[in-house]
Amino acid sequence: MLKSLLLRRDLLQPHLPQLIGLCTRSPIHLKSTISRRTFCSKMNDNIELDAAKKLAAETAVDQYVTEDTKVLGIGSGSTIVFVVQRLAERVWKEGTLSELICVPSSFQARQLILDHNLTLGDLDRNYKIDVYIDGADEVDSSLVLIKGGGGCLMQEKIVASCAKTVVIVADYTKRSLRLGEQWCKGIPIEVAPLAHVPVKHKIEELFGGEAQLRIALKKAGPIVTDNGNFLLDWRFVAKREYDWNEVNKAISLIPGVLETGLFVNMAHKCYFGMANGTLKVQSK
Ligand SMILES: O=C[C@H](O)[C@H](O)[C@H](O)COP(=O)(O)O
Repeated sequence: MLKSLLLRRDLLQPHLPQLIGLCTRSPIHLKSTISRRTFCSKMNDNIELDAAKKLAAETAVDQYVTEDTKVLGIGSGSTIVFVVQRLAERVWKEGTLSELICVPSSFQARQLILDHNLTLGDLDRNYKIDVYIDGADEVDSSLVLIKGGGGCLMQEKIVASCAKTVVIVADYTKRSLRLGEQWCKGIPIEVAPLAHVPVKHKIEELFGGEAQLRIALKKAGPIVTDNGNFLLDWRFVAKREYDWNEVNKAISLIPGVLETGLFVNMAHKCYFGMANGTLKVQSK
């Protein structure tokens, strides 16, 4: 049928505009146009986000890592990749920072340090850290952070606690006035596996909201942290006023809680790469 229609082009010719209109309006075509557009705008968002992360990361490295910096703590996540890349550039291309020792805060950070041929340190030998640089999932106006969206928080907090200066690098989507404005996946809490149910109920009774065990996507069962523990993501009550220092202390005291992803009074400075290519700096 199609063949015979195509052979009679003279008959089809006058109706071509309508036929083309029909085709472009068909749901399948519309669907693929929309998904192509969504794909493209997601790609653009990612490019913009990466540019923002890179700007924040490179500025922080250039301003905070000097020849006087002997020991640097390396955080985890996607923004920290740009930090390590810039460090490697400084060491291998520019021939500076030859004595720099990098202390990792996760398996990923350790791999990054090794992959870029930087000097790997550890807390046994390098427990006095000059500067710690890390990303965050959300940063409020008082520099209270939510961390652990990528499953790393306990080692991060330990390494950060050994540092004289803690610098956060993030893209513009992490910046908020109040916690919960941007990050809606909850506050990560690392728990001993056998305690995940009692801890969940205790947090909910004390502070409301809902604490959920984080389930892996490509493995059956829960996410297991670098330390062999489970994670609860506590979605707190967005409208409630919380004193994050008190909340952090109270949750940390629940038996079975190993660490919280609330970093209170730890960060000294935060660099945000903005969507328009500029930088915003927030200090304590
Ligand atoms: O668990 C992950 C860490 O706390 C990261 O530092 C945090 O999730 C921010 O990561 P990203 O730089 O990928 O946004």
